[in-house]
Amino acid sequence: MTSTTTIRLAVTGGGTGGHTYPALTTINTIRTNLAARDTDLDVTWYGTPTGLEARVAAEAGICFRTIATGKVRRSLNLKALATTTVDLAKVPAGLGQAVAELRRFRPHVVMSTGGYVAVPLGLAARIVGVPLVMHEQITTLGLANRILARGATAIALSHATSLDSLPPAARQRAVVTGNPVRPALFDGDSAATHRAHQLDPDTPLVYVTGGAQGSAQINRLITDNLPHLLPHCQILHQCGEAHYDQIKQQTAGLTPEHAHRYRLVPYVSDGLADILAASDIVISRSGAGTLAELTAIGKPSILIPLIPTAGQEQLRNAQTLQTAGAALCLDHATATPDGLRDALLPLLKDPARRQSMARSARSAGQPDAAQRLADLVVTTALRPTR
Ligand SMILES: CC(=O)N[C@H]1[C@@H](OP(=O)(O)OP(=O)(O)OC[C@H]2O[C@@H](n3ccc(=O)[nH]c3=O)[C@H](O)[C@@H]2O)O[C@H](CO)[C@@H](O)[C@@H]1O
Repeated sequence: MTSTTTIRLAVTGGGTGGHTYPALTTINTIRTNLAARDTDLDVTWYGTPTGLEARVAAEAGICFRTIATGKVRRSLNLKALATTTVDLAKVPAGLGQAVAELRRFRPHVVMSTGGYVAVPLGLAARIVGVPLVMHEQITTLGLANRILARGATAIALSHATSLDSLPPAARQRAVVTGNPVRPALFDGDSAATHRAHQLDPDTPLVYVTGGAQGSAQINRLITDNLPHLLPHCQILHQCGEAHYDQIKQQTAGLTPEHAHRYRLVPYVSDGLADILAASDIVISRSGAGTLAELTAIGKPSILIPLIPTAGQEQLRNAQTLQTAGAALCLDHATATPDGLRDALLPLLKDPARRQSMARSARSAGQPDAAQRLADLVVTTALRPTR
């Protein structure tokens, strides 16, 4: 294929934000790059109707098709075994559907960013003979990507350390690209946040986020601590859609001075860049997506890992950034209201330390990851078929 004027790209991946936003960013980057070369991009995103990807693709105007798929579970207790049977029963149906979809769409390349929906599409790519580029966000390969790695044409990794978790034969097909971060996040306008949320530009702002779904643990640590924290800072708290009504009720009794400094939102979509620009410190889970963002733009953070995650991944992510001087990590022992105060209050009083953490965060970031992954996908699409 040499004189292509349209590249057809099938994308699969989703479930959580960590799998969804890298896919969206890479699609947008490829589209921009190709437009400069007078080449069109025809994209279809395959996901689940209930995953975040359905909403994100619709908002971005990307053609979206659903695939029947079951959750691939690794734990084996009696209850999980029952679920495994039910869930895996959906895989052949999803695979048949994925093969039919790829035969109809005839993509030049399939890009997978992981999540269980990626399994049938990635396997179908191999059956139909379409090159597959899979991207892994975390340091150890997730289960979906471990299944796909054998047949993938190229394996894009966020971290060089992940090379060790690949079988030797697969390492030759691996490229370290980093984890794509939405370009908009680099252009935040802090004044826009102060205006939108009626915040004071002269009082430090702490942005609290529990990830796309919110975190009950982080919500509790914040709400239990508000009277101790709000005398020192303003707090913008993203609590998750499912928790919003309860937290709103719990914080309704704040004194007027404290209420003036506290803002609660269920989920942040368009305003994230502006919020990050306005924030002096971010308190967050340590999912790979959020950390790629905080390091790419250079934000000091206090990280409260979700424990357990597979292989204690979030704990290791947070500890790595703590060692690099970019973040403080609250683990099982220190993720308490006291522990949070001990970490946050000194930082609020020490702008020089925050600046040093911001510099360390930036040196750990990979701001060109989207370009690298976009180039890999397009090169793979244009490679002549044997
Ligand atoms: C429970 C679970 O399985 N977590 C995993 C999941 O994280 P999960 O996807 O939950 O979290 P990530 O940190 O990876 O990504 C969250 C994404 O959602 C965005 N966001 C969040 C809140 C909000 O209001 N608005 C918004 O846009 C963040 O900016 C980020 O881009 O995948 C990650 C890797 O892909 C892993 O590291 C995590 O261990």
